[in-house]
Amino acid sequence: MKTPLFEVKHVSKTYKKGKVKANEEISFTINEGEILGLLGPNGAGKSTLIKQIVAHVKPTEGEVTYKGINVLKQNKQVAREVAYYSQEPHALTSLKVREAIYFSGRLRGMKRRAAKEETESLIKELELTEVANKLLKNISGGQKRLTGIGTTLIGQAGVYIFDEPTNELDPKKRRLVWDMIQKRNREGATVILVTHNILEAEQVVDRVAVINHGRLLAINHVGELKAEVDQRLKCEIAVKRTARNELHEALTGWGTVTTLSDQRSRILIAKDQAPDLVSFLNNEPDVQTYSIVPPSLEDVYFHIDNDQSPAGGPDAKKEEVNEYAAANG
Ligand SMILES: Nc1ncnc2c1ncn2[C@@H]1O[C@H](COP(=O)(O)OP(=O)(O)OP(=O)(O)O)[C@@H](O)[C@H]1O
Repeated sequence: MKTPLFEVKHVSKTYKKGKVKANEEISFTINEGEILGLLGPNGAGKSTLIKQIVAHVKPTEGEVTYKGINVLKQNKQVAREVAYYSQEPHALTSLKVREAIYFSGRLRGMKRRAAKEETESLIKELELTEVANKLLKNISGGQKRLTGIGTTLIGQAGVYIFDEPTNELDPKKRRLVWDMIQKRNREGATVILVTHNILEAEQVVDRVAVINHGRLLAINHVGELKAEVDQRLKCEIAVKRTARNELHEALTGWGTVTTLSDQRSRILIAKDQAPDLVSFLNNEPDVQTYSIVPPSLEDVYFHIDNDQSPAGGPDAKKEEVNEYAAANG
């Protein structure tokens, strides 16, 4: 059995004197050596949870422990052993790329020579050689992100927490960053990963925690979460824009429909429903194209979120949109 490294115990956080609930009654453990993905939409409460884990934010209720001790009581040890890549803009903008990575290593307790050697090897690995002597404020958004990855990776912390590490990166650089994260994990590091990029995360994470409206909706191994929807198939349907509403309604008879765009909807169906759905779609003149494939982690995510979201799923959202439109002309 794996050792819990962090224990999040009944954690809640409210902002603005209780008016904003960022998270509520969250409990789970993070095991040593795993890659745990935190998934959830914008404003779900992921960053707040991460900040509680690294002792930057004090929970309103509950506690987080690291190696059995409350993180707030050992924030210096947590800062030393847990490397945190935050979404917030870099504080080191008046430093050069090379200096930012080097000094991050020194702050993590590295000797000069070791910090220098690892800085050079990270600059090479992250393909930052050309901008290594430029100030952070004078490089591109993606290059800033890569520098941030370098400042996080230097010094070989035992735990890495990445909040959206691949934002703003091109596909090749995203792959590079995932590879670097997986390499550290193979060498024994524990990784916590906040991301919206579910398709990429699926290749990397061991377990996934799904968060929305500040609550933990599910936590499990990717394979087990997928098994929950494994007996289903995913059907993506493109329809003529004018016919979207009628078709959406007709499809709800088959299962939960997720609207992807004006013309595209997605539905999860039982495997044995497939032949009937195919003949229904073939006879619908407003259907432009459709595809039926096994579900991915992204579908699991939509499934969990639709089923358990306190906002009441797509119908409640539709009503809310209508109310808003009526109120605002
Ligand atoms: N310092 C703050 N003061 C007031 N409200 C806050 C503060 N930080 C976060 N919130 C609110 O708490 C909720 C959760 O925010 P949080 O940043 O944790 O979400 P998130 O899942 O990380 O979102 P995103 O994916 O957009 O980064 C949101 O409603 C947000 O507006």
